[in-house]
Amino acid sequence: MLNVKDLTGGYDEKHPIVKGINFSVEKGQFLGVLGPNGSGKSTLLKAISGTLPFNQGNVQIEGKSREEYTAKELARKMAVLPQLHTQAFSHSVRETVSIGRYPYQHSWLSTWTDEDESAIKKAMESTGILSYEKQLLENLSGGEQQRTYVAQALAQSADLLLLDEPTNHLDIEHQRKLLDMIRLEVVQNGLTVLSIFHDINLAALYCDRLLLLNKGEIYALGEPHEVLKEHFIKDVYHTTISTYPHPILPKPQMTLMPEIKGEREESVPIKAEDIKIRDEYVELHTSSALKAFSSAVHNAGVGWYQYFVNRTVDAEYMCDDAHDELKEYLMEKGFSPTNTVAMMTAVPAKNAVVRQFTSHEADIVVVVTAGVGNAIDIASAHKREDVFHVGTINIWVFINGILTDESFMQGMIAITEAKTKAMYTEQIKDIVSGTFATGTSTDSVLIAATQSGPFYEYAGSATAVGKLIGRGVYETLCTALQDYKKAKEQD
Ligand SMILES: Nc1ncnc2c1ncn2[C@@H]1O[C@H](COP(=O)(O)OP(=O)(O)OP(=O)(O)O)[C@@H](O)[C@H]1O
Repeated sequence: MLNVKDLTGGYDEKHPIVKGINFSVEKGQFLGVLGPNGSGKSTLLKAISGTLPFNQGNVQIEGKSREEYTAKELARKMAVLPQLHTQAFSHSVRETVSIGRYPYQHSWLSTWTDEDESAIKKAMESTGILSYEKQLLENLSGGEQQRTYVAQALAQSADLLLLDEPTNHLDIEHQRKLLDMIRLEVVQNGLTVLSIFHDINLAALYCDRLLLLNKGEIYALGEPHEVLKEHFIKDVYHTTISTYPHPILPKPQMTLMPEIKGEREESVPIKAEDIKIRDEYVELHTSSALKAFSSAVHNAGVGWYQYFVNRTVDAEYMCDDAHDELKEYLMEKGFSPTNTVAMMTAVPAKNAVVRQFTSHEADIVVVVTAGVGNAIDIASAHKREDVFHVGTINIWVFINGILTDESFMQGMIAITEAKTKAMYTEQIKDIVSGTFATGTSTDSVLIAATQSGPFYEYAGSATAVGKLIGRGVYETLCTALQDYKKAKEQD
């Protein structure tokens, strides 16, 4: 659809701003242009659209050089949203959007057709400005003015859209609506879009490919995961970022790594005596947030939290929505639901086993509540269809140190393996299959790190911290299982 070949140009011949630019955008593709301030993004867009002559190169639209189109033909092929600046307006919203239909007029407004009318209506509807179509542009907010100009470009019904920061001034609802709408046009109607973005996350989320400009030259061009690399961003923007996956789409996202020192206080190391055994729950409150990774009932997954709760419920506890019920409970007890990870057990809180393990290279605290009424052999679980009740092994491991994503995962593996070994040592069996149980049907695990102190790149069983996790969980769980068996014998 769009072919840019060896394009070099700028505002005077001697000092080109963009140099040797080569890329193409296929029909039905969305290309995002990224780059720091002054890298030449707007200049490139102006050179492609023809508002700025170029010194060298060629711009082709549908295989034909741009110069071969008449002005009206070109306007039917390509619509442009330039970077907007404050200016005096004297048009209404409707009049401004109607200008987008200019390429379809033979003489201004005398040939206004139903098609023109429906194009401007659709453009105003999809940008959410229809309700103020009669207002003067100068009386609108920056975001409303921006949406009016986007509507004007859309009303042009062109096959190729060139957009210079279309989400400028827009709040997140209107960013999402505008980009959803453009994406839908791309996917369903084969619209081709080239758009400049400052927001790297939005570009990665909505674009098929990204072009990263640096000092007027292409630094990287490819799918978002090929361009959004930490070292590329560091090179071009002189800023350290960390990337992470979008929760539901296969798109990379990034966050800044601030360079200010002292933003986060050094965490106080966690000690066994910090774990408080209350009547109804086991609790840890830390002075600064820990990075936690868990399968808890409340706030499972990865996050930063200061409160950790393992709540004892009745063995017959049944609830339609345990998440909501537990959240209510936490609020009733004065815990902040957004700063607390919580799980449940039928084991009395007083039976929790708390141990601290320290070696010359690592320091951890392990907390276990163990009930094995629901013990199950994972290899035979598919043969069971009975209803499971609360009766769990809940394991917390607090690590005084910094864990990487890999070490969090390896820590989880170490915990699970140590649990299985402890179950075997204590001869816990699956009551249905009669084979050795590997856990219970409702176990929860939490691993949380202070993220200050020693750095653990890995936490598998070959590492000092992994060895301590293995030993700590094994010994603490064996004790908890022995206590459980004694309590059952006394019942
Ligand atoms: N009208 C102009 N006349 C002369 N030089 C200009 C003009 N407009 C921009 N420039 C220069 O061209 C360079 C690239 O500007 P351009 O606007 O293309 O960058 P950009 O990547 O779009 O930046 P931003 O992210 O700040 O919008 C800058 O150094 C700028 O000073």
